[in-house]
Amino acid sequence: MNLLSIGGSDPSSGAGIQSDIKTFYTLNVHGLTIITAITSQNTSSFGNVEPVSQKILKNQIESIMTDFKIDGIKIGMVYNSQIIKILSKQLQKLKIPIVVDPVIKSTTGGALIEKSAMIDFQKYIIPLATVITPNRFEAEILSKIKINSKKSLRSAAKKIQKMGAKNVVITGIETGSKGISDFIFEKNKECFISGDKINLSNHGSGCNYSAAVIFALAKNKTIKESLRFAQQFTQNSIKNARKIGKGIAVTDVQDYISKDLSDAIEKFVHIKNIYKNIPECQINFVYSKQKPKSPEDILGISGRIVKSGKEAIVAGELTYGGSKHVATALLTMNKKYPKIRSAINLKYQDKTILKIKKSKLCISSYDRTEEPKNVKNKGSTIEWGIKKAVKDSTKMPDVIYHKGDFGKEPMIIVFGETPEKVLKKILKII
Ligand SMILES: Cc1ncc(CO)c(N)n1
Repeated sequence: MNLLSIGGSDPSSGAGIQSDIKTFYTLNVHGLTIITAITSQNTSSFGNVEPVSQKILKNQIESIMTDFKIDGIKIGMVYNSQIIKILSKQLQKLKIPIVVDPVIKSTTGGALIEKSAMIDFQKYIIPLATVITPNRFEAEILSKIKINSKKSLRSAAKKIQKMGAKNVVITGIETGSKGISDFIFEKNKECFISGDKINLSNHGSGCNYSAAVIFALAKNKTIKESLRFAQQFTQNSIKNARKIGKGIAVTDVQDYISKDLSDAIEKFVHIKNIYKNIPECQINFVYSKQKPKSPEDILGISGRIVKSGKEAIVAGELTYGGSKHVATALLTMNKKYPKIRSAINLKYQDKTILKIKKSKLCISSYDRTEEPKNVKNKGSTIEWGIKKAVKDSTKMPDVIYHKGDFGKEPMIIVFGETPEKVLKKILKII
């Protein structure tokens, strides 16, 4: 999938097109860029803007449009009327989702659009929007309505929609003690999506949000699903923000799947005497995207967790498709129980099984000596076994084991919704 970000260059890479490239990369899609302006800015202050010439802007559009199938476009910084008109002319005819992030000022106070271009922005850019994503400040400027009540919020959204945006989301609306929400205004529906308030002045969250929206839309998610996804993604990026310069923190777009899995692996290898639970074939700990179709959708450790003396160490790195066997077990389990997206294999020990049986966890098993003859490779053996153990259990199993067979190592697999939940189960049973 190719997503195009049209906007300004931010040399600090916290915002602008540099930030969008990071977001698209994290989300596993290819990011194309068309630069409309070069800014000088960092985490403390905003310097200057130099919009690109009409010629090179047109050339960039031409280069991109003649080569790639583009699945979605995000428009960020567009500095002046010239740029606005060229973009409008080239983008009008496209039939793909477009997210407009109407950036007006940087967090550090720099103007991202000329005052005189605001009218043309409304006239030419806003009508391109499948979704427009102003924050409260931007919504107030665009609508010329002071937002201080639900009524004014709705009026502002309505007015922006009248300018031609199909859907409007006004982000970061304080909703009293309830925290902070995004207000969505679709064709004839409206609603709030409530989020967590994270008190941190940061550089990048607005860009992360709109880039995540276009990603989800291009993946054919509904408006509401896309905005919910973008909110989650942005909250994570703020939580992971780092103070890399002298000024405000810069958001970090980590894929939550790799963050959550690596956090859990880190905790796992530090469990006391955990090396005693490492089987001959070593350990893999996996975490899947939603609705996995193959082991390629499941993150695992390329080289596994291995025993080194009395320690467990992580060999290799996290990669999608990094596990075959544990991933296959998870895939099979996930087909029946879609909420289950993480799993780990542990060494089979009678005492572990006893402990599981004493705990409140649900356990099931299969017998490899009953394996049908037509099941040949190890992958399909696992699939057969997990299917059988799942079928034989009235409840969703937390743990599935088998006692092996001649030349086949016995094994325990622990399942859970997230790596953190798998870890909690492990702590109960070892
Ligand atoms: C180039 C650029 N685009 C967008 C923003 C908004 O954060 C910024 N600061 N800089």
